[in-house]
Amino acid sequence: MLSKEIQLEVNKGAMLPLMEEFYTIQGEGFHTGTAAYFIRIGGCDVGCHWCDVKESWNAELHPPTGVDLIVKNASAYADTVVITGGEPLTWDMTLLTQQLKDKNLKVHIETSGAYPLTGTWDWICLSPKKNKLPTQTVYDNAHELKVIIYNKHDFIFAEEQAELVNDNAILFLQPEWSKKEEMTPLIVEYVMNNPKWRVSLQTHKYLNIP
Ligand SMILES: C[S@@+](CC[C@H](N)C(=O)[O-])C[C@H]1O[C@@H](n2cnc3c(N)ncnc32)[C@H](O)[C@@H]1O
Ligand SMILES: Nc1nc2[nH]cc(C(=O)O)c2c(=O)[nH]1
Ligand code: SF4
Ligand SMILES: [Mg+2]
Repeated sequence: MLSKEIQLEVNKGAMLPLMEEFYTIQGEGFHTGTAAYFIRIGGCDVGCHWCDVKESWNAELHPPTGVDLIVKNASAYADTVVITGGEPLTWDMTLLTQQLKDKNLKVHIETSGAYPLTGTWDWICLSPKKNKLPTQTVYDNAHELKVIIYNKHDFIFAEEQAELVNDNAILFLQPEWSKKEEMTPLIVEYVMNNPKWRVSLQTHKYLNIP
């Protein structure tokens, strides 16, 4: 249990359960191949059975960390910071993103969109999940839609989500990692038949980097 004082700071978004931070190459989606400092915030109740960071789910396992300290670490690296998790929109992102913007950093988010949008973002990657659908604010503001393909039904889900996201969002299909041998050829064929979509791969996993 957190003390009352710390719980209040977390509620304000002045402290966040920090799981890890690492400087790497964005592996997925529109900005694939570009250097970025990743900040992984713990806490997620969406429950994707194939999630590749289940250790992030329980926020209590990750120490509440002051936003000023998180920002100080981040600004020493590249000009782009990616906030991921866990589900970052579990928390109020206003103070974290404000302070990163004050350092002239570009601030990106990886989100399921399951909670309303908070914070100021240069790039919003929405990866919707069937078990907890995105909120309208995230559909309206997403720059890219990245749908994970675990089985054939996910192509239908992807088209439903493309109808709901704003018209400017760039559309990606990404194979679920454990099903990639089966799903990647289907994605390739699907994108050739439906060229409004693009292929996204988890290239960092092929490169053996974080
Ligand atoms: C771990 S999630 C954290 C951010 C947020 N909770 C979300 O789901 O967007 C980061 C990205 O990894 C994707 N992802 C997670 N597990 C995956 C897997 N096994 N295969 C492919 N993509 C995966 C998610 O869909 C999301 O786009
Ligand atoms: N290199 C790298 N790129 C990523 N893009 C999204 C990631 C995430 O877990 O949110 C991720 C990640 O974990 N590593
Ligand atoms: S929403 Fe993201 S962090 Fe949460 S379980 Fe799904 S993939 Fe994992
Ligand atoms: Mg990842």
